[in-house]
Amino acid sequence: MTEEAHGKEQVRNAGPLTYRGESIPGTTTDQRLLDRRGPTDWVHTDPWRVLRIQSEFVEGFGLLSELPSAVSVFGSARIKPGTRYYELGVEVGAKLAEAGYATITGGGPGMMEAVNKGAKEAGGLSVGLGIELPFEQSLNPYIDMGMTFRYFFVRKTMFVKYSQAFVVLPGGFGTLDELFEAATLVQTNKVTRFPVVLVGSEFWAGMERWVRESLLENELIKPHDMDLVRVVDDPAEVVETIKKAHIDIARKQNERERAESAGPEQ
Ligand SMILES: C/C(=C\CNc1ncnc2c1ncn2[C@@H]1O[C@H](COP(=O)(O)O)[C@@H](O)[C@H]1O)CO
Repeated sequence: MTEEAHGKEQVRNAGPLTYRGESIPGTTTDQRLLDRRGPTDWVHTDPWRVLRIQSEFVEGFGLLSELPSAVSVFGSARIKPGTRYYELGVEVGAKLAEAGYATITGGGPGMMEAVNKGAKEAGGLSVGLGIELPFEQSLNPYIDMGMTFRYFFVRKTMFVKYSQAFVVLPGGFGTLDELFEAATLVQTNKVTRFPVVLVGSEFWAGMERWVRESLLENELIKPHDMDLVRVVDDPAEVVETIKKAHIDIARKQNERERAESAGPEQ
Protein backbone atom coordinates (compact mmCIF):
# COMPACT_ATOMS: atom_id res chain seq x y z
CA MET A 1 0.00 0.00 0.00
CA THR A 2 1.32 3.43 -0.85
CA GLU A 3 -0.28 6.66 0.16
CA GLU A 4 0.77 10.05 -1.15
CA ALA A 5 -0.52 13.58 -1.48
CA HIS A 6 -1.41 14.22 -5.14
CA GLY A 7 -1.71 18.00 -5.27
CA LYS A 8 -4.06 18.49 -2.34
CA GLU A 9 -5.89 15.18 -2.72
CA GLN A 10 -4.80 12.06 -0.79
CA VAL A 11 -4.24 8.91 -2.89
CA ARG A 12 -3.95 5.36 -1.64
CA ASN A 13 -2.83 2.42 -3.78
CA ALA A 14 -3.88 -0.87 -2.25
CA GLY A 15 -2.56 -3.65 -4.49
CA PRO A 16 -4.14 -3.05 -7.90
CA LEU A 17 -6.75 -0.70 -6.42
CA THR A 18 -6.53 3.10 -6.26
CA TYR A 19 -8.55 5.23 -3.85
CA ARG A 20 -8.66 9.03 -3.76
CA GLY A 21 -9.97 11.53 -1.25
CA GLU A 22 -13.17 10.52 0.50
CA SER A 23 -13.06 7.02 -1.02
CA ILE A 24 -9.96 6.03 0.95
CA PRO A 25 -11.07 3.35 3.47
CA GLY A 26 -10.59 4.07 7.17
CA THR A 27 -8.37 1.00 7.61
CA THR A 28 -5.79 -0.79 5.44
CA THR A 29 -6.23 -4.30 4.03
CA ASP A 30 -3.57 -5.62 6.42
CA GLN A 31 -5.24 -3.96 9.39
CA ARG A 32 -8.53 -5.64 8.49
CA LEU A 33 -6.80 -9.00 7.89
CA LEU A 34 -4.97 -8.87 11.20
CA ASP A 35 -7.98 -7.72 13.21
CA ARG A 36 -9.55 -10.83 14.76
CA ARG A 37 -12.59 -9.04 16.17
CA GLY A 38 -15.97 -8.99 14.46
CA PRO A 39 -18.67 -11.46 13.54
CA THR A 40 -17.64 -15.00 12.53
CA ASP A 41 -20.81 -16.16 10.74
CA TRP A 42 -19.04 -15.91 7.37
CA VAL A 43 -17.15 -19.17 8.06
CA HIS A 44 -20.50 -20.96 7.71
CA THR A 45 -21.53 -19.28 4.47
CA ASP A 46 -21.50 -20.65 0.91
CA PRO A 47 -18.91 -18.16 -0.45
CA TRP A 48 -16.50 -19.38 2.22
CA ARG A 49 -17.36 -23.01 1.42
CA VAL A 50 -16.54 -22.35 -2.23
CA LEU A 51 -13.01 -21.40 -1.17
CA ARG A 52 -12.73 -24.54 0.97
CA ILE A 53 -13.94 -26.64 -1.98
CA GLN A 54 -11.38 -24.92 -4.19
CA SER A 55 -8.59 -25.65 -1.70
CA GLU A 56 -9.66 -29.30 -1.57
CA PHE A 57 -9.30 -29.53 -5.36
CA VAL A 58 -5.88 -27.84 -5.13
CA GLU A 59 -4.66 -30.27 -2.42
CA GLY A 60 -6.05 -33.29 -4.27
CA PHE A 61 -4.50 -32.31 -7.61
CA GLY A 62 -1.23 -31.58 -5.78
CA LEU A 63 -1.19 -35.00 -4.12
CA LEU A 64 -2.17 -37.04 -7.15
CA SER A 65 -0.98 -35.28 -10.29
CA GLU A 66 2.29 -37.21 -10.46
CA LEU A 67 0.76 -40.58 -9.67
CA PRO A 68 1.85 -43.35 -12.05
CA SER A 69 -0.80 -45.33 -13.95
CA ALA A 70 -3.47 -46.11 -11.34
CA VAL A 71 -6.65 -48.13 -10.77
CA SER A 72 -9.44 -47.11 -8.35
CA VAL A 73 -10.94 -49.96 -6.39
CA PHE A 74 -14.28 -49.74 -4.56
CA GLY A 75 -15.90 -52.11 -2.09
CA SER A 76 -17.68 -52.50 1.23
CA ALA A 77 -16.56 -50.65 4.35
CA ARG A 78 -18.03 -53.47 6.46
CA ILE A 79 -16.27 -56.63 5.25
CA LYS A 80 -14.19 -58.11 8.10
CA PRO A 81 -10.57 -59.34 7.94
CA GLY A 82 -10.36 -63.11 7.62
CA THR A 83 -13.48 -63.41 5.43
CA ARG A 84 -13.30 -64.67 1.85
CA TYR A 85 -14.21 -61.29 0.41
CA TYR A 86 -11.49 -59.58 2.46
CA GLU A 87 -8.97 -62.09 1.10
CA LEU A 88 -10.29 -61.44 -2.41
CA GLY A 89 -9.61 -57.73 -1.85
CA VAL A 90 -6.04 -58.45 -0.69
CA GLU A 91 -5.41 -60.53 -3.82
CA VAL A 92 -6.85 -57.88 -6.15
CA GLY A 93 -4.63 -55.22 -4.55
CA ALA A 94 -1.59 -57.50 -4.93
CA LYS A 95 -2.28 -58.29 -8.60
CA LEU A 96 -2.70 -54.61 -9.46
CA ALA A 97 0.57 -53.79 -7.69
CA GLU A 98 2.42 -56.64 -9.45
CA ALA A 99 1.15 -55.29 -12.77
CA GLY A 100 2.68 -51.90 -11.91
CA TYR A 101 -0.51 -49.97 -11.12
CA ALA A 102 -0.86 -47.63 -8.16
CA THR A 103 -4.02 -48.60 -6.28
CA ILE A 104 -6.51 -45.98 -5.09
CA THR A 105 -9.24 -46.82 -2.57
CA GLY A 106 -11.62 -44.91 -0.32
CA GLY A 107 -8.99 -45.30 2.42
CA GLY A 108 -11.44 -46.77 4.94
CA PRO A 109 -11.89 -50.18 6.59
CA GLY A 110 -13.19 -53.46 5.09
CA MET A 111 -12.57 -54.01 1.39
CA MET A 112 -10.69 -50.72 1.10
CA GLU A 113 -8.25 -51.83 3.78
CA ALA A 114 -7.92 -55.29 2.18
CA VAL A 115 -7.02 -53.81 -1.21
CA ASN A 116 -4.54 -51.30 0.26
CA LYS A 117 -2.97 -54.13 2.28
CA GLY A 118 -2.57 -56.35 -0.77
CA ALA A 119 -1.13 -53.51 -2.84
CA LYS A 120 1.32 -52.36 -0.17
CA GLU A 121 2.53 -55.85 0.76
CA ALA A 122 3.15 -56.61 -2.94
CA GLY A 123 5.37 -53.52 -3.17
CA GLY A 124 2.90 -51.26 -5.01
CA LEU A 125 1.94 -47.67 -4.33
CA SER A 126 -1.12 -47.73 -2.07
CA VAL A 127 -3.33 -44.62 -2.05
CA GLY A 128 -6.33 -43.82 0.16
CA LEU A 129 -8.82 -41.02 -0.48
CA GLY A 130 -10.87 -40.88 2.71
CA ILE A 131 -14.01 -38.93 3.47
CA GLU A 132 -15.00 -37.01 6.59
CA LEU A 133 -17.89 -38.86 8.22
CA PRO A 134 -20.09 -38.02 11.23
CA PHE A 135 -18.25 -40.63 13.31
CA GLU A 136 -14.54 -40.83 14.07
CA GLN A 137 -12.50 -42.66 11.49
CA SER A 138 -8.96 -42.57 10.23
CA LEU A 139 -7.28 -43.81 7.06
CA ASN A 140 -6.40 -47.51 7.21
CA PRO A 141 -2.77 -48.33 8.08
CA TYR A 142 -1.83 -49.70 4.62
CA ILE A 143 -1.73 -46.35 2.84
CA ASP A 144 1.45 -44.76 1.43
CA MET A 145 -0.24 -41.55 0.26
CA GLY A 146 -3.58 -40.32 1.49
CA MET A 147 -5.94 -37.43 1.94
CA THR A 148 -9.23 -37.06 3.82
CA PHE A 149 -11.82 -35.02 1.92
CA ARG A 150 -14.64 -32.91 3.31
CA TYR A 151 -16.69 -33.08 0.12
CA PHE A 152 -17.82 -36.31 -1.56
CA PHE A 153 -17.95 -34.78 -5.02
CA VAL A 154 -14.38 -33.45 -4.85
CA ARG A 155 -13.16 -36.90 -3.76
CA LYS A 156 -15.10 -38.54 -6.61
CA THR A 157 -13.43 -36.25 -9.13
CA MET A 158 -10.05 -37.53 -7.90
CA PHE A 159 -10.99 -41.20 -8.35
CA VAL A 160 -12.03 -40.56 -11.93
CA LYS A 161 -9.29 -38.11 -12.92
CA TYR A 162 -6.37 -40.11 -11.59
CA SER A 163 -7.23 -43.69 -12.53
CA GLN A 164 -7.22 -45.60 -15.78
CA ALA A 165 -9.80 -48.18 -14.68
CA PHE A 166 -12.39 -48.87 -11.97
CA VAL A 167 -12.56 -52.19 -10.16
CA VAL A 168 -15.63 -52.89 -8.04
CA LEU A 169 -15.67 -55.53 -5.30
CA PRO A 170 -18.72 -56.61 -3.30
CA GLY A 171 -20.25 -53.74 -1.36
CA GLY A 172 -23.38 -51.84 -0.34
CA PHE A 173 -24.90 -48.46 -1.18
CA GLY A 174 -21.57 -46.58 -1.29
CA THR A 175 -20.07 -49.12 -3.67
CA LEU A 176 -23.18 -49.14 -5.89
CA ASP A 177 -23.13 -45.34 -6.02
CA GLU A 178 -19.50 -45.44 -7.21
CA LEU A 179 -20.22 -48.19 -9.75
CA PHE A 180 -23.22 -46.45 -11.30
CA GLU A 181 -21.49 -43.08 -11.32
CA ALA A 182 -18.62 -44.64 -13.28
CA ALA A 183 -21.04 -46.38 -15.67
CA THR A 184 -22.92 -43.10 -16.23
CA LEU A 185 -19.73 -41.14 -16.92
CA VAL A 186 -18.65 -43.70 -19.51
CA GLN A 187 -22.16 -44.05 -21.01
CA THR A 188 -22.48 -40.28 -21.49
CA ASN A 189 -18.90 -39.91 -22.77
CA LYS A 190 -18.02 -37.61 -19.89
CA VAL A 191 -14.84 -39.65 -19.51
CA THR A 192 -12.85 -41.31 -22.24
CA ARG A 193 -14.04 -44.90 -22.19
CA PHE A 194 -12.30 -46.74 -19.44
CA PRO A 195 -12.81 -50.25 -18.14
CA VAL A 196 -15.16 -50.95 -15.22
CA VAL A 197 -14.52 -54.43 -13.84
CA LEU A 198 -16.75 -56.10 -11.25
CA VAL A 199 -15.18 -58.89 -9.20
CA GLY A 200 -17.28 -61.82 -7.90
CA SER A 201 -19.80 -63.18 -10.41
CA GLU A 202 -21.89 -64.85 -7.69
CA PHE A 203 -22.24 -61.56 -5.78
CA TRP A 204 -23.09 -59.49 -8.88
CA ALA A 205 -25.39 -62.04 -10.59
CA GLY A 206 -28.59 -60.62 -9.06
CA MET A 207 -27.76 -57.08 -10.11
CA GLU A 208 -26.78 -58.20 -13.62
CA ARG A 209 -30.14 -60.00 -13.99
CA TRP A 210 -32.05 -56.94 -12.73
CA VAL A 211 -30.17 -54.64 -15.12
CA ARG A 212 -31.00 -56.98 -18.04
CA GLU A 213 -34.63 -57.68 -17.10
CA SER A 214 -35.66 -54.27 -15.75
CA LEU A 215 -33.42 -51.77 -17.51
CA LEU A 216 -32.62 -53.40 -20.85
CA GLU A 217 -36.01 -55.00 -21.46
CA ASN A 218 -37.78 -51.69 -20.71
CA GLU A 219 -35.33 -49.95 -23.09
CA LEU A 220 -33.97 -47.77 -20.29
CA ILE A 221 -30.46 -48.60 -21.45
CA LYS A 222 -29.17 -49.62 -24.88
CA PRO A 223 -27.91 -53.19 -25.58
CA HIS A 224 -24.33 -51.91 -25.94
CA ASP A 225 -24.55 -50.31 -22.48
CA MET A 226 -24.39 -53.86 -21.14
CA ASP A 227 -20.77 -53.94 -22.38
CA LEU A 228 -19.71 -50.99 -20.23
CA VAL A 229 -19.09 -53.30 -17.30
CA ARG A 230 -17.22 -56.64 -17.24
CA VAL A 231 -17.61 -59.30 -14.52
CA VAL A 232 -14.70 -61.56 -13.51
CA ASP A 233 -13.85 -63.91 -10.64
CA ASP A 234 -10.12 -64.43 -10.63
CA PRO A 235 -7.97 -61.47 -9.40
CA ALA A 236 -5.48 -62.16 -12.22
CA GLU A 237 -8.38 -61.69 -14.68
CA VAL A 238 -8.91 -58.18 -13.31
CA VAL A 239 -5.52 -57.08 -14.64
CA GLU A 240 -5.94 -58.99 -17.95
CA THR A 241 -9.36 -57.38 -18.50
CA ILE A 242 -8.02 -53.88 -17.82
CA LYS A 243 -5.01 -54.38 -20.14
CA LYS A 244 -7.15 -55.83 -22.90
CA ALA A 245 -9.67 -52.99 -22.60
CA HIS A 246 -6.88 -50.40 -22.79
CA ILE A 247 -5.52 -52.02 -25.97
CA ASP A 248 -9.05 -52.01 -27.48
CA ILE A 249 -9.61 -48.36 -26.52
CA ALA A 250 -6.23 -47.32 -28.02
CA ARG A 251 -6.97 -49.28 -31.24
CA LYS A 252 -10.38 -47.64 -31.63
CA GLN A 253 -8.86 -44.23 -30.95
CA ASN A 254 -6.19 -44.84 -33.65
CA GLU A 255 -8.85 -45.95 -36.12
CA ARG A 256 -10.89 -42.82 -35.40
CA GLU A 257 -7.87 -40.55 -35.82
CA ARG A 258 -6.85 -42.28 -39.08
CA ALA A 259 -10.40 -41.91 -40.43
CA GLU A 260 -10.47 -38.23 -39.45
CA SER A 261 -7.09 -37.47 -41.06
CA ALA A 262 -8.15 -39.29 -44.27
CA GLY A 263 -10.96 -36.73 -44.59
CA PRO A 264 -14.51 -37.31 -45.86
CA GLU A 265 -15.07 -40.20 -48.34
CA GLN A 266 -15.62 -39.12 -51.99
C1 LIG B 1 -19.31 -47.80 7.80
C2 LIG B 1 -17.91 -47.87 8.25
C3 LIG B 1 -16.97 -47.02 7.80
C4 LIG B 1 -17.24 -46.02 6.71
N1 LIG B 1 -16.02 -45.50 6.21
C5 LIG B 1 -15.72 -45.17 4.92
N2 LIG B 1 -14.50 -44.67 4.67
C6 LIG B 1 -14.13 -44.38 3.42
N3 LIG B 1 -14.94 -44.59 2.34
C7 LIG B 1 -16.16 -45.07 2.58
C8 LIG B 1 -16.62 -45.36 3.87
N4 LIG B 1 -17.86 -45.80 3.77
C9 LIG B 1 -18.19 -45.80 2.47
N5 LIG B 1 -17.16 -45.38 1.73
C10 LIG B 1 -17.10 -45.29 0.24
O1 LIG B 1 -18.17 -46.06 -0.31
C11 LIG B 1 -17.72 -47.38 -0.62
C12 LIG B 1 -18.16 -48.37 0.44
O2 LIG B 1 -19.52 -48.16 0.79
P1 LIG B 1 -20.42 -49.43 1.21
O3 LIG B 1 -21.76 -48.83 1.46
O4 LIG B 1 -19.81 -50.02 2.44
O5 LIG B 1 -20.39 -50.35 0.04
C13 LIG B 1 -16.20 -47.36 -0.64
O6 LIG B 1 -15.70 -47.72 -1.94
C14 LIG B 1 -15.82 -45.93 -0.27
O7 LIG B 1 -15.28 -45.19 -1.34
C15 LIG B 1 -17.61 -48.97 9.21
O8 LIG B 1 -16.52 -48.75 9.99
